[in-house]
Amino acid sequence: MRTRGFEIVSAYQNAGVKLPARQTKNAAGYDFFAREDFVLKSIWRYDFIRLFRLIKNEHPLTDSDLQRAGKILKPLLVPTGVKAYMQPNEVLILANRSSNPLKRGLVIPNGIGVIDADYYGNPDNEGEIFIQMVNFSPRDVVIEQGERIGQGIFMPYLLADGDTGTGAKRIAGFGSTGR
Ligand SMILES: O=c1ccn([C@H]2C[C@H](O)[C@@H](COP(=O)(O)OP(=O)(O)OP(=O)(O)O)O2)c(=O)[nH]1
Ligand SMILES: [Mg+2]
Repeated sequence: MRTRGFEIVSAYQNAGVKLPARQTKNAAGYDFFAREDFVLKSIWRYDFIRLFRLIKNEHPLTDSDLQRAGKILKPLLVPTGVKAYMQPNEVLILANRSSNPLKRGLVIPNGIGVIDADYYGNPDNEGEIFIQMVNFSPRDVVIEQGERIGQGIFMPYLLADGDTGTGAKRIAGFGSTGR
């Protein structure tokens, strides 16, 4: 019986993507692997621009500085090549590996990722799971294909009294339901 699990997104069937896996007997988290090499730029690049301008006595910062900084400070979406199916009353919670901030300065800026059951198979990206990351270490971090980047935990969730649902269908992720 198909209850919950992971599948490779069709576009990456032959791309050597590994399905998330637990590492020890009682591990709660399925470790996710990066589907391709990925460079996570350090956020501190912004401070160097700022310092440079201050040294040149050119403050305050211009709009174009801020635009540049905005791009640098934006979290990156590390692609996993994997989608998760589950029961309608279940959710997959994404969490960082605790070694990531310690060893590589990598944090998940949304705290946890919420992967809804109805994200699976959505018409926009088939339900591919992405892990948002920010690199606050002083150096750029290279993630290689197949490296473990985060973990997912399946959980049941509860409904509030009187909640009969909206019936609305999920068509994508990352802000698809509006602001
Ligand atoms: O770290 C994450 C968080 C979310 N998602 C996907 C799965 C989830 O079902 C969907 C929507 O996530 P969420 O509801 O947390 O974000 P939102 O900003 O409210 O987007 P939406 O308007 O699409 O619900 O985006 C990921 O792939 N990775
Ligand atoms: Mg949402």
